[in-house]
Amino acid sequence: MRRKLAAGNWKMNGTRADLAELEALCTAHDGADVDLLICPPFTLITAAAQLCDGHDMRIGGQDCHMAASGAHTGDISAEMLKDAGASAVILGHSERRADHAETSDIVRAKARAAHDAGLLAIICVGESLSKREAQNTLDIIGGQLSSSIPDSATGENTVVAYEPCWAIGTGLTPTPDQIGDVHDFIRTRLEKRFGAGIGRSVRLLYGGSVKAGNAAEIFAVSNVDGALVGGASLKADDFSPIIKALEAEAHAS
Ligand SMILES: O=C[C@H](O)COP(=O)(O)O
Repeated sequence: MRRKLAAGNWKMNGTRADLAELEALCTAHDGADVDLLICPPFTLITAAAQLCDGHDMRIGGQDCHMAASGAHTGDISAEMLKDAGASAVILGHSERRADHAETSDIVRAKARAAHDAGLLAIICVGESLSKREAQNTLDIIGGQLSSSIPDSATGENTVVAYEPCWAIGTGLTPTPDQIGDVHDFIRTRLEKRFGAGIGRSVRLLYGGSVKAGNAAEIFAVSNVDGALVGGASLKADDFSPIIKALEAEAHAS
């Protein structure tokens, strides 16, 4: 049975004052029923990890370099994330792919670095609106899965997040059937490549305009093991009902 995961991606938001939101989440949720993760900006990782010490709330980064160290001004390695208190890292988010020209090959190298450092790699895949409208969604997702996930992937060190680009921050979401089709496809691809053991143990998250009002419906979809939440993870009052919906689904399934 895969343990469900509620992950928040704060993106380029948050200063030390916002750690009060994290503190509120730690107080409200004990992590008994679902895994909890917040990925704040790099600047808050150490303070966030210290704040969460003694709580079942993990802290993650939003990117890492593929090298362990070296002359890469402005970059952060997986080792550094780990040293700062992170235990996970989001990789290949569509905003990184678009803003920093990250290819799936680069994402795979970063995921390998994350595995080597002992971090959980949350590898993002997702189609653009034009690809969906052209009915190329599964081709795109299949290609991203093949190229972005390293051979070192296991259920313990890898999570795949399906995030349709057109649903991110837009208030638009795919229908439950559309989400189910993609998640079932990802599961089948993982089983084919890694075998049933690993293929069935990798958790699959949905991301894109998840909020309190749609979380329960999304969490009931086949092969959805949780969510990667952006905007609605910034405030405890918004993220908490989403976590509660996932806890309810964990009890029901
Ligand atoms: O990483 C999170 C996703 O990009 C979803 O963001 P959103 O919940 O603001 O749509």
